[in-house]
Amino acid sequence: MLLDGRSVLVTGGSAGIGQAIAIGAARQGANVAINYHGDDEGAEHTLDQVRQAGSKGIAVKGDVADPKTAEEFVSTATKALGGVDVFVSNAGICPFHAFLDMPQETVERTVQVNLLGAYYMVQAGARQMVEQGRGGSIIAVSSISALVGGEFQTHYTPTKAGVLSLMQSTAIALGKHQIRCNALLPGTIETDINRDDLSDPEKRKYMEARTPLGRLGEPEDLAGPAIFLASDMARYVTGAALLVDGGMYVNLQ
Ligand SMILES: NC(=O)C1=CN([C@@H]2O[C@H](COP(=O)(O)OP(=O)(O)OC[C@H]3O[C@@H](n4cnc5c(N)ncnc54)[C@H](OP(=O)(O)O)[C@@H]3O)[C@@H](O)[C@H]2O)C=CC1
Ligand SMILES: C[C@H](O)[C@@H]1OC(=O)[C@H](O)[C@@H]1O
Repeated sequence: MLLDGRSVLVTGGSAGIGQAIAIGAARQGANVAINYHGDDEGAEHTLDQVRQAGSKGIAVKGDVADPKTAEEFVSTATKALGGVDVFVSNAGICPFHAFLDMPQETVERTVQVNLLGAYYMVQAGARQMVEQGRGGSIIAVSSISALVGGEFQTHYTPTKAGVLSLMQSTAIALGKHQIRCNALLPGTIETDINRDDLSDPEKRKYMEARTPLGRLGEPEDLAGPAIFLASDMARYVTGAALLVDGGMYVNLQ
């Protein structure tokens, strides 16, 4: 299997894309630690699936916006699983809101969770990998929104561009340690993050119509690309951005 015996850490592993990546990694032989914020039931479901795959699984609750969460997640996972081989920074929020009356606290929270949270988490995971001295793979979940805008996402799209940029700079900073850093850029994937937004039938139809493959994404669509970047199949891939969007980005007309 592609990730036999590897230790894979995933932030935001209680739902959606992070949950699918965590379960997909376990099905490729990895032991898995997830971070999550509030959804105990979702975290338990992830762990059930990880254990059903025959792998070890642990969950560590905490807010990624707090730098202490990153230290605690990495040290607890290291003790339980014997190290960190793959780190997936995925946790994120997207509270849709118009630009002109955007509340300051919504902007600040979105930046704290999506950008600073990713920074602290990636840094903690990288420090552990460097100490181990056996290289590793870091994957950050950015977005198609790193490349294009959104009327109700003026606070969100800059964080996703920032996450893409973080992977480019850490690829340089960590290459000498044989740590690869890459960004995944999902298109529109049906999860809790956009349930309200996509409940508008017109918006949903529009997003589907923009997608050459003819459907919105499912969280499981991200598992294969993440496993590829995590595995030795991608051993010479670093600083890359992998769009996983059914072709939405290139579809002008
Ligand atoms: N869905 C989409 O169309 C796209 C999503 N993305 C990105 O993918 C990532 C995952 O999103 P998605 O799976 O859709 O969303 P979900 O809402 O389904 O899942 C979000 C996950 O992040 C966790 N999380 C949220 N805030 C925090 C926090 N402060 N601390 C720790 N964990 C937190 C949630 O934990 P809990 O529920 O326990 O609070 C949950 O596990 C995000 O970074 C998002 O920006 C990118 C492009 C498209
Ligand atoms: C939450 C959005 O539906 C989703 O998130 C993103 O990053 C993209 O903008 C997607 O459409």
